[in-house]
Amino acid sequence: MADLSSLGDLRGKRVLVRSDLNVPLDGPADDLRITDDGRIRASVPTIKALADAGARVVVTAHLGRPSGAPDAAYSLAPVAARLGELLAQDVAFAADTVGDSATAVVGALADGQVAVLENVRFNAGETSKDDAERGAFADQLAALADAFVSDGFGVVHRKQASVYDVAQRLPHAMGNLVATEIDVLRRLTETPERPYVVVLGGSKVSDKLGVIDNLLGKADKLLIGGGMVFTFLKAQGHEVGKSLLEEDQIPTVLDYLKRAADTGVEIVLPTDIVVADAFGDEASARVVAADAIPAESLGLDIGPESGKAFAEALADAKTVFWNGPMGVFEQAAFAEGTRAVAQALTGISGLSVVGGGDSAAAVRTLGFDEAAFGHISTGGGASLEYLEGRELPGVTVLEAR
Ligand SMILES: Nc1ncnc2c1ncn2[C@@H]1O[C@H](COP(=O)(O)OP(=O)(O)OP(=O)(O)O)[C@@H](O)[C@H]1O
Ligand SMILES: O=C(O)[C@H](O)COP(=O)(O)O
Repeated sequence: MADLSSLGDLRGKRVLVRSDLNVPLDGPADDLRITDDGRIRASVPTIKALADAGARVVVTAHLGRPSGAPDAAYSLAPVAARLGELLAQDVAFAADTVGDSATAVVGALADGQVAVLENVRFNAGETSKDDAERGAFADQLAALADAFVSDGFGVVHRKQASVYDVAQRLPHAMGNLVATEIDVLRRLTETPERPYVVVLGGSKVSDKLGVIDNLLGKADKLLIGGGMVFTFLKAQGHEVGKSLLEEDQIPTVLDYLKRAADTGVEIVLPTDIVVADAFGDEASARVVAADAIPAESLGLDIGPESGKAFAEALADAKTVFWNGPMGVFEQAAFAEGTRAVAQALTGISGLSVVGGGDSAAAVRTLGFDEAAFGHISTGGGASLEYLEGRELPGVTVLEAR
C-alpha cells in the first residue's frame, strides 16, 4: 500500500489529511474540555511528517454524530487548539468545512503550516447514502487540496465522503497511523495464540452486535458487558428495565447463544449489574442480580461478582481483544467493571489489544499505564470490522490507484 513517500515532493503542496479526532469532551456548552486527547496525539506523527516535508496541511475530521448541519456542541475548535499545543505550532481553524472560511484559511497557508477544517459531519453530504450527494461534497473537499492522506483509522470502516470518495479524486496515500494499526490487528486475525478472548461492551450496540456472528468462529470466549448485555438478558427472558435495548436484535442474539453452545464457544454474561434510577444518577447506584433488574431502573455497569468472573475468564488468555467499556466509566459509581477488565488485561502474558476511542480513554482516565497493554487502538468499530474480516472501504479505496 502506498505510503507518504509515494506522493513525491510535498513542498508547497496542499495535502488533505483525514484524521480521527473524535475525542470525548465534557463541561458546559460554552467551555467544553477534552477529557482524553489520545486520538489527537495518535494523529500528530503523520501531520508533523507532512508539515516537516513542507506540505500545507489541511486536516479534516469529525466529532460525534451531528445531524449534517452546524451544531456548536460538536465544533472541532477545542480540538484544533489542542493539536496546536501538541505540534507546538500555530494551527489555523476554518469555521466551515468547504465554504468561504475553509477556502480562505487554506489559501493563506504557507509551506509547513497546518489548518483544521470545521467538523466534516456538519455537511449532509459527508455521511449521505446517496453516492451522488456524497460525491458532490467530496468534489468540494478535493478542490481544497492537491493530495489526500488517509490517517483516521477509527473511521476507515465508514464509506463517507472524507474517508472514501475523496480518495477517488486525488493522488492518495495511507498515513502512518492506519498502517501501524493494521499491522498490529493483522496479528490477531492471522495466528492468534489461544485461548483467544474477546471482550465487548460500549453503547453502539447495533454497530457491534453483528461482530459476534463472525467472532463465534474465531474466539474461544466472548465476554459481554456494557450496553450490549441487556439485549442478551432480555433474550433470555429477563426484565431489563430502562436499560439500553435493541429489541429487534433478540432473535439474532438467541441464534448467537445457540451457535455458541453448539460450537463450544463460551459466551460469558454478567450475573450482577449496577443499576440506577436515572442515567448518571450516582446516588441511586446499587447492585442487583442480572435476572432481577427492577422495571423502573437502568443498568449502567456490570457488578462486582461479574467483574471477578470476567477477570478469571481472562486470566489464562494468550490473546485478548477488548472493545467497549463495561459501563458508564465516566462516572465513578459505574466505572468498576471497566476497571476490573482493564486490570485483568494488564496481567495477561500474551498480546492484549484495547480498541476504541472510549475504551482507550477509559484505560487512560482510570489511571492505567498505556505500556501495560500490548496495543491501544484508536479504532473501535473499525478494529472490530477488521477482525471480522470485513472490507474496510477507507482502506480498499487506497488500493485503487
Ligand atoms: N450500560 C450502559 N448503558 C449506557 N451506556 C453505556 C453502558 N455501558 C457503557 N456505556 C457507554 O458506552 C460508551 C462507549 O461506547 P462505544 O461503543 O462508543 O465504545 P468504543 O468502541 O470504545 O468507542 P468508539 O466506537 O467510539 O471508538 C461510553 O461513553 C460509556 O459510558
Ligand atoms: O469513535 C469512533 O469509533 C470513530 O470516530 C467513528 O465514529 P462513528 O462511529 O460515529 O462513525
